[in-house]
Amino acid sequence: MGMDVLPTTSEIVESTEDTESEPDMSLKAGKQSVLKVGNKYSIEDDINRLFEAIDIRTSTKGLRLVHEGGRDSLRKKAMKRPMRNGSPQTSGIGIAEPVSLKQALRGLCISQASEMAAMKRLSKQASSSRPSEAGTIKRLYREVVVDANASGLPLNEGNGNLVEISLVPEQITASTSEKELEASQRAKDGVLPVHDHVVPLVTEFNSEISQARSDGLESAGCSSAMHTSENLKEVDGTASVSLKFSVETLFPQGQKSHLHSTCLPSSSSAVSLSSSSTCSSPRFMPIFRGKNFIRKKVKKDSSSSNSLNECNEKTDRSLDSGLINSDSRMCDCHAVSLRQEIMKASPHSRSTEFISNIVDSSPNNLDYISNCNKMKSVLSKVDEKSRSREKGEFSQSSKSSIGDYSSSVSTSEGSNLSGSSCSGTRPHMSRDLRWEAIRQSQKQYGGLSLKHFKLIKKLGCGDIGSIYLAELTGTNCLFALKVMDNEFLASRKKMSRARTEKEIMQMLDHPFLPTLYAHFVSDKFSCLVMEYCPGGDLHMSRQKQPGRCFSEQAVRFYVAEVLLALEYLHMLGVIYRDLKPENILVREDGHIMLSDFDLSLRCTVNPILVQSSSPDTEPVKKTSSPCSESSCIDPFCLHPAWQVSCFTPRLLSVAVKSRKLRSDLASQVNPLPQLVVEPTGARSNSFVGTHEYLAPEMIKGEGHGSAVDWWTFGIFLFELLYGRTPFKGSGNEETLTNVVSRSLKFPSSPIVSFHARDLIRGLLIKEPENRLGSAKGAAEIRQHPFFEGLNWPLIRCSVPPELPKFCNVGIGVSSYNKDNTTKSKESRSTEEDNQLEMF
Ligand SMILES: Nc1ncnc2c1ncn2[C@@H]1O[C@H](COP(=O)(O)OP(=O)(O)OP(=O)(O)O)[C@@H](O)[C@H]1O
Repeated sequence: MGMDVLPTTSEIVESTEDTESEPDMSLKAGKQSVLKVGNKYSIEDDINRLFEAIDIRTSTKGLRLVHEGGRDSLRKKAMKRPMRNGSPQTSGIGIAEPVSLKQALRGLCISQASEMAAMKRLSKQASSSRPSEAGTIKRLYREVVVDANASGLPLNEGNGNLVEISLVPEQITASTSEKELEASQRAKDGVLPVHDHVVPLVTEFNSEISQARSDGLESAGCSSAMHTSENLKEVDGTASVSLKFSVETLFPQGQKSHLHSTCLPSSSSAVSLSSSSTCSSPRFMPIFRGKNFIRKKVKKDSSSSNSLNECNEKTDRSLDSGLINSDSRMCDCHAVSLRQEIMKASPHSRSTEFISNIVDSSPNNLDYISNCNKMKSVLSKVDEKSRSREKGEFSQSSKSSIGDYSSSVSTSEGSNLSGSSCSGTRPHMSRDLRWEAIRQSQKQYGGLSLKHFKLIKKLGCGDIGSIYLAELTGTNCLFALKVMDNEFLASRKKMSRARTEKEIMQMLDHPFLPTLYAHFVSDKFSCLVMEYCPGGDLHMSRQKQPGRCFSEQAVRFYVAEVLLALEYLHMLGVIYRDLKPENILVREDGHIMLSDFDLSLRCTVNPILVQSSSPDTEPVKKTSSPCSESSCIDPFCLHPAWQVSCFTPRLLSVAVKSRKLRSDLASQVNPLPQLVVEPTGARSNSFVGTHEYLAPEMIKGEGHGSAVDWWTFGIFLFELLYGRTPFKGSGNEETLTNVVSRSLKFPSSPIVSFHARDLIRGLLIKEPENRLGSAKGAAEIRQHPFFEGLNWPLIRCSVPPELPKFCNVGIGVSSYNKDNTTKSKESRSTEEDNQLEMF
């Protein structure tokens, strides 16, 4: 383990990230948004249609879903690396067990299905010229069958041979030729035998992308590719999800066919997934939905005259005194050029970087911790406030993020970021007026740049850039503009982090994740145009709660939304790695938005169908259960009957007993397979995150995977409930030691329910392989009794615990700013600098 300690910052290098290939940023394949008003879309219809297509060929034989781990035991290793029935190249999950695929998928949670449906919906062109994905699958499947029949192959031969149906949203920037090359290469390699009928689909799909490109509209959200990742592993430059169902089919031994249907570009043709029509939250939606953050003229913020450091100090003071309002966190720093400011921002931001290389890290954990501590000691000298962990603090905050970076950022990366592009409209945002504003401006100006935005207020400083509230000139639409200094990024080797963030944001289309409307780059700055969240963050919000903790009900709401966001990220092959209240922003409607992806890890994820647990195969979580503790006497202990559970039976109330009985029966009778889209095999040796939130395996340098997100989720839950994190020490060093070695203890106050504590226990299991969520991801966590009764699919329409107070968010327009934005500038760079100088 080599570590380079720099005087002020240090980072851990993850060399694999250096080699990320820069995607082609120029792909623009968006389509005009068309709302199908009155078109009541049914997810189930789509799914049914899809399976009808499959059933045509499988009715005679039935489908085989592959049961991971077999009947005998559910071994975790097997779950991480699915075994497949038949050829090792085929998709599947171990020992086959006859189950109806339709039946299996009915067992899927709606949110998962809705993601699939969303992708499918994207494939439906408003013009109806583009066939739906289900239709495409069906048609191709027919072609395959016809072809197979024509070749004289008996339909019921070839037991054990599989057809793969891959729903593969590929990296959005892959070009047609790249994909064709890839397809033919894979065919050549024999890794993925390409049936004659596959090529036309890919070609057809690519031609759709080309068409979309030639339309000159916004970039696509996803495209097609063949993807045959057997092993889940960290990859660079790609973010793909392949959804493979293995079905017994028609081809003789050794012959396989692969049907590939793909997520079409995230064109605006999609019917809005927005549930606003069905949403019953009149309290908020009518008020805020219509706003779309069209700028309101409000009085000038008189407090916006401090330098960045003053602002940070002010923030710290406010936080320390508990008198927090969002104004205090706004870094309104006049008379400092943004360029200088951004350069200054990072060393003085709350984020801490550690330069080290643990790719070849020594297994000696103590050495590692000791080295980390050395670095932290160096940093801690910079500011004695480092012991405090409040948001807005200096970089030594124990809660500041530890970032890794690419050590070999090429100078061409700047140019790779160049150009201006607009992300495609997203289904859940398709009614958003901001899309139209962006489109119009792009059309009008031939692209976007900093000069087309009026910077209104500084919202915050991150590790790699500064965030401004900005109005797109002439549109009255407000955005959060992340401005990153290219020179700074390059000199501090943070280019790959910026790129990671941008690439991840380009993929996102989820109500609890930010929308990236556009991005552009000049010689000096790289900018992301994002959705603006006026409600501050959950850390700030928690400080304002009585006792500085949220009520359990509020916590349930927030963590549930975060869980869905994490689930979605994992499905996309993104391990978030930096969960903390500071990164949870509150939207205008009170729902959350998970932000900040520069520390995230991109990896491949191979969705698998796992046979639902049965009494004899369910692995017992070692410490998540109170029943594994001899002292458990909790009356609400709801444990499966096949586990010997302490005193539970006698203490259970009738209602609890009957509920327990129902759940036992449900799990014992015909358990349905479960779709698991969790990057369980991803591995990284980076050391990134926030001290109090770091998972033990990351601190120990053992390599980590997606389970780190479930650890941080447990810490997050704990902090929202108790107002502090569980392993916090007097300094970062002690905190890290506590995380690794100290057992979890719950404070005596506030009183927190058993279920909440039980969930925390399950999540804060130090061994990642035993941690709740490690095997089956978010689905496992959602089933925890803490969330019982929660309406997951409609949570985005539920009433949030509280609304952001708009008076605090400082949506003000500086008259100085206003005056100056009308000035004509000498040159583009001068204009940029001058505008930024105002902050
Ligand atoms: N979309 C947004 N809407 C409103 N405020 C935002 C938005 N995005 C970021 N902010 C504010 O800007 C601050 C800086 O955000 P950013 O994500 O760049 O950095 P960060 O959270 O400090 O993380 P890091 O340093 O690891 O990049 C946030 O803490 C938040 O207060």
